[in-house]
Amino acid sequence: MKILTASQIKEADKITMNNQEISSEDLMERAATQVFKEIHERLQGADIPIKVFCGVGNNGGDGLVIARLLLEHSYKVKVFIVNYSDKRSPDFLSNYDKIKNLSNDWPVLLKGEDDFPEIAMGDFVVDAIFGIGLNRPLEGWVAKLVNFINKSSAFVLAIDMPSGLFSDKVSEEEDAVIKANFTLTFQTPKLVFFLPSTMDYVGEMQVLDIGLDRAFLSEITPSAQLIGRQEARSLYNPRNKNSHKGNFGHVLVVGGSYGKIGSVVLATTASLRTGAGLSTVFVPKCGYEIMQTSLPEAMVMTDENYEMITDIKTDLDADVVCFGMGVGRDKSTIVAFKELLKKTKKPMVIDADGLNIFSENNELLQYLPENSVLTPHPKELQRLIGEWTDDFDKIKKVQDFIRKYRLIVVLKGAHTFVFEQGNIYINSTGNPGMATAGSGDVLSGVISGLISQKYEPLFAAVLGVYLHGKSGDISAEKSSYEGMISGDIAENMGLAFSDLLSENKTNPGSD
Ligand SMILES: NC(=O)C1=CN([C@@H]2O[C@H](COP(=O)(O)OP(=O)(O)OC[C@H]3O[C@@H](n4cnc5c(N)ncnc54)[C@H](OP(=O)(O)O)[C@@H]3O)[C@@H](O)[C@H]2O)[C@@H](O)CC1
Ligand SMILES: Nc1ncnc2c1ncn2[C@@H]1O[C@H](COP(=O)(O)OP(=O)(O)O)[C@@H](O)[C@H]1O
Ligand SMILES: [K+]
Repeated sequence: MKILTASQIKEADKITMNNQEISSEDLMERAATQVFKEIHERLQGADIPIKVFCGVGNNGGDGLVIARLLLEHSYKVKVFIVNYSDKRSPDFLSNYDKIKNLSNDWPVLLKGEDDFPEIAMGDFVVDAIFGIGLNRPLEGWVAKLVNFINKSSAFVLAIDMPSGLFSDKVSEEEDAVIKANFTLTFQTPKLVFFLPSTMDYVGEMQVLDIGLDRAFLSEITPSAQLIGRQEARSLYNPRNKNSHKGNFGHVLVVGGSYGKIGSVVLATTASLRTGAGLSTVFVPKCGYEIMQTSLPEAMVMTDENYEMITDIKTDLDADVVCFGMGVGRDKSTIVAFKELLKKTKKPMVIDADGLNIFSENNELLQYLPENSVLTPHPKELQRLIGEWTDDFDKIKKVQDFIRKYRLIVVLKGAHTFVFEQGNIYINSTGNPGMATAGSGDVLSGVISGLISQKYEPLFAAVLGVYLHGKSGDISAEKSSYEGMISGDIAENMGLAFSDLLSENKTNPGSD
């Protein structure tokens, strides 16, 4: 699903009104009706006090329409107008008139702190103060109102965006952003819903299709894309019946050191569970028996050194080389890595200490084959590209870095971002149970397994991240966040594929 910027959304609005010959008030009615339906479906007429806080722009206009529809269905609604400005949008004004005609209980005008209403624990708050029109931080009593709502124990539903959250930059005043339990957003998710520093304001998120112009939406170049099941499935290559294991490639995993051979077991298991035809590992001598007993399906080659990798002597013509897990940063390992880089011509997958070696030896990056995939977590990324001021600055710095070295970067996190030149793919699967030792090793094995099966490295990264997260979700269902371990993610890869290929699911853009 495409993620659009505020100005792209505004353009889509205009084109839609033109092509469908509807007014902006009609579009507001349509958008807010969708919100009403969602609320009504969940509350089923319940006798809950609903407090709708409306700004005086179009986000506030949406709030007024939602309130009107709720009142028409006999909900207990109280409307508050957050009078942050004397300017009112035309659609706000016409809906203000409509709600005044409907009920004797007129909206309450809030002009300062003294006007704040009581918000009780069981209240249902609708935040329709600001949406994508926010262009400066909240100030004074309006900022205090947001803080006041946040401090209440009420359930908060944000309309389009939590008020105070910018669509294109990070808000500096943490207290002046609504912390929603749920956000119903129009037509497209916003990039800030997925950034580590802003995602917590959004709560659960659902995208409402408000029928913006199809042709415009399909042609426009997005700022990023959310990868849900439908997008992941479109990347899947079905297997030909008439195939043999040679068709699915050969993965070479190079890694491990004394006490850290487990990371290679995890990555290699994951590569085979993802469908690699053959997997060979290259480990220090101490890893020989561990590998042979824990993963008989893999072939094992060893270094001359017992504890660490010092010389990667192999002429194996693998389809992909995965390097780094548990490998350490000894001088002799760095030399061996440099030699491996020089002789490898096909894209590689680099993780963990492989990344740290690059951070300390920048000159080695020039030897990395084009289209290689790096899989840092934020700390590894920071060592690689330096500090950033905020998440938007980080995105810019990653894009500069991949342009320079022609790479793909998989930035791991609660929402993993895959960067290629000019594009960002944001994953929708995964859960906090995956914050467990070794789940990153599994991911590098998954991506390597897909590259060996001739997926383009970019698609291997995007699909691999999706399937890895899905397998994590399946593992959590079976064993809970606390009880799952990273080996489960490798073991359940088959179920993640089955889920991807099953017929009975339709939800696009998210899971
Ligand atoms: N396709 C869609 O998605 C549809 C979208 N619709 C809805 O429209 C919403 C966007 O509405 P909007 O453009 O009127 O902006 P909104 O967020 O209400 O802000 C209002 C004004 O506030 C001002 N202002 C800004 N910051 C401020 C501050 N800190 N403190 C004080 N004032 C501040 C600024 O005006 P300024 O003062 O700069 O002139 C701004 O223009 C969108 O989120 C969605 O809910 C649907 O109705 C139809 C389909
Ligand atoms: N809260 C979370 N939600 C979704 N995925 C997560 C979460 N926490 C961690 N993950 C995923 O788990 C993996 C952790 O990788 P990494 O930090 O390299 O761990 P390790 O070094 O232990 O292998 C990444 O793929 C990351 O996206
Ligand atoms: K809002």
